[in-house]
Amino acid sequence: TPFLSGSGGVSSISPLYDWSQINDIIHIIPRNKITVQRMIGKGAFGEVYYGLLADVARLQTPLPVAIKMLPSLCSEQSKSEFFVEAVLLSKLRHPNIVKFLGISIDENSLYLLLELMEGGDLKSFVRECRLNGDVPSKVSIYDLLNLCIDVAKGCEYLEQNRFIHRDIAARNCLLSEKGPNRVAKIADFGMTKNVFRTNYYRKNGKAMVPVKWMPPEAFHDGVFTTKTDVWGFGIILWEVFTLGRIPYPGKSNNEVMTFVAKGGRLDKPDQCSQETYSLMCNCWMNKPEDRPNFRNITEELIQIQKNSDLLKERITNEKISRDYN
Ligand SMILES: CN1CCN(c2ccc(C(=O)Nc3n[nH]c4c3C=[N+](C(=O)[C@H](O)c3ccccc3)C4)cc2)CC1
Repeated sequence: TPFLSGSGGVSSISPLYDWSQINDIIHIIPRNKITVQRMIGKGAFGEVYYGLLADVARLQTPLPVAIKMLPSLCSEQSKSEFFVEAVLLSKLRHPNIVKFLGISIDENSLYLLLELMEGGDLKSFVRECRLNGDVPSKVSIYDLLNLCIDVAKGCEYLEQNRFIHRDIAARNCLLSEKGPNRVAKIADFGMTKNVFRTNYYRKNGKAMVPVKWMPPEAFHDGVFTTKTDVWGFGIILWEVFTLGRIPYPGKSNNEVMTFVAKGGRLDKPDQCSQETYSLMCNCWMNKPEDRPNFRNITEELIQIQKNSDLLKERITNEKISRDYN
């Protein structure tokens, strides 16, 4: 990437970057155009705020945005990761990838401005769809498949651009809204891969890794390819169709590594058809080359969705209540 080698002047932040060129790669937003309003999400990923961005292109009114704040006390390592990820994100443009708007730097904090996704993360959403009493769920199987197709399309774009996400999981996907026009998008591009999160596991002192979303070649040999993301996508299918269960219930990360390395796999969720389950299992083939690519996956899911319109019926009680209580 041109700015890394850099010929122009360099800034104090890090000699690594030639700032004279960084401007045309990512948008540097003046801090006075940003109004931070309220926190919308807080978790291991840091803090995300609802904010307004003034003077955006043709808009008369300020644009609502999500503002991800990098703690001002963070390490040099996190700062440089922040910028490298920002540059990578700025190159990605796809309807199923959370849009990157720009960064804002001032002496004591770094802001990452991203597309506002008001529906929250995918895992929390499907958990909210669980049945309480006899009220049918707010989603049908058709809706669940739609969410998975959205994520698969985003992954297909990453695959085409030879970008490996390395952390494909329902918790890292966001929804534009909770209503029927919801769109699922992939977010959180390793920005926080080194922030402690319950789903991550320090394998003999190495970085935190989300073992339950990883294939054997990744957690055993540290080999990451697009087929690593395919395995993770298979886990997302299972998470969506179990309405947000934790994979391998009751098993520790260590037990999962042994279980999966021996060929053990997740069971078929009740609400999921045999064909959807066999697609999941194909994503979990031992050899990466035996797993489908995201083009195959997207086509297969669209075919499954077309095959039967009875999927449009709401998830009703007798079928799944036993599995989700
Ligand atoms: C009743 N419900 C409660 C939950 N609620 C929310 C909860 C969280 C959010 C939220 O964080 N929205 C975001 N929009 N854009 C980005 C977001 C996060 N980003 C990030 O980059 C975060 O790192 C990230 C990435 C993936 C998943 C989570 C967080 C970029 C919105 C609504 C709606 C109403």
